[in-house]
Amino acid sequence: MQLIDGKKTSQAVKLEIAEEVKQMISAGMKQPHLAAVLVGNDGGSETYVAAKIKSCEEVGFASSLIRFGNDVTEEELLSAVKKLNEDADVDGFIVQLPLPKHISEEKVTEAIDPKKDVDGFHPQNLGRMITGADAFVSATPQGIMELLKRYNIETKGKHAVIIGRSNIVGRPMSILLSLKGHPGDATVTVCHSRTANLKEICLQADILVAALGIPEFLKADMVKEGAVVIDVGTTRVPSTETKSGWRLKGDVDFLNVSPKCSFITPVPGGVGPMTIVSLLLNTLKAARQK
Ligand SMILES: Nc1nc(=O)c2c([nH]1)NC[C@@H]1CN(c3ccc(C(=O)N[C@@H](CCC(=O)O)C(=O)O)cc3)C=[N+]21
Repeated sequence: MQLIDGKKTSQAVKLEIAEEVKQMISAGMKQPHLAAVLVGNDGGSETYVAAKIKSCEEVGFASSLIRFGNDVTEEELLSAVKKLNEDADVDGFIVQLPLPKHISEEKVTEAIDPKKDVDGFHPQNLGRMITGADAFVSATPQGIMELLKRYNIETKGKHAVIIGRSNIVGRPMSILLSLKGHPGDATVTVCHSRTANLKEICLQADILVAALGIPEFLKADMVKEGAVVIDVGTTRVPSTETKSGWRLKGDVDFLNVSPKCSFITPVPGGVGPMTIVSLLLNTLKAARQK
């Protein structure tokens, strides 16, 4: 069993980005600038956005954080998006999800200028990605593809099974793995909460991506010997062993599944750090295209 070290890989990619930023600046370009919009004070969202800002500093990006209370109106949020669309200094921005119930995530996402949509959530970017055209690819699936590439994991002709069909992870992941090229050229099955015979399908997988958000859902008896397992879950569960009172749990029963795998990503330290790096890569791309 080989561990796919997302933390280490993300640090390597950050060094590469920092080098590119240096070159851009010596060529007379400005620092790439990523902005984040954060609504409310959900603990998880706070942590992720803080990590994104810190990563910007590490690679030499400018960053800004726009905060709103939970009581922000949809109108106010849409006008903040409009302002960021028009701000020539901002190369890319994200609106951290989830948003409070009274705000339509769909409306907000569609209001983002696709050229600044470094999350790759806008339907225009999703649509372009599906056809294999140049697009901003959602950060998590892009991060997973980068891990598969850097660990030389063969996907061509393999059966990839994705558990989860969200617009931001499961569905784009299924498309990327089925596209031509490396890593791609896989035969893909998408499973979800209405799938019959889930265990039997999972047992056929050479590559298994667990992206459903249920801690330790994927058990050892669902995994074929030698499979590659990618764990996208990051659920906070209460814990008496940490100072914070919680810890992160993936969607994979790591202890029992990992001995069967050829490769596996841990949580934390697997897919999560690569998500952030993809966001930086997308911002770099946005800055270049301007
Ligand atoms: N507009 C938007 N874009 C997102 O990209 C987005 C979002 N909304 N909402 C929430 C999810 C979740 N997400 C993560 C990012 C990094 C880690 C990450 O770095 N995790 C570390 C651990 C961090 C910790 O200790 O809390 C790890 O897995 O090693 C996890 C999860 C981005 N998301």
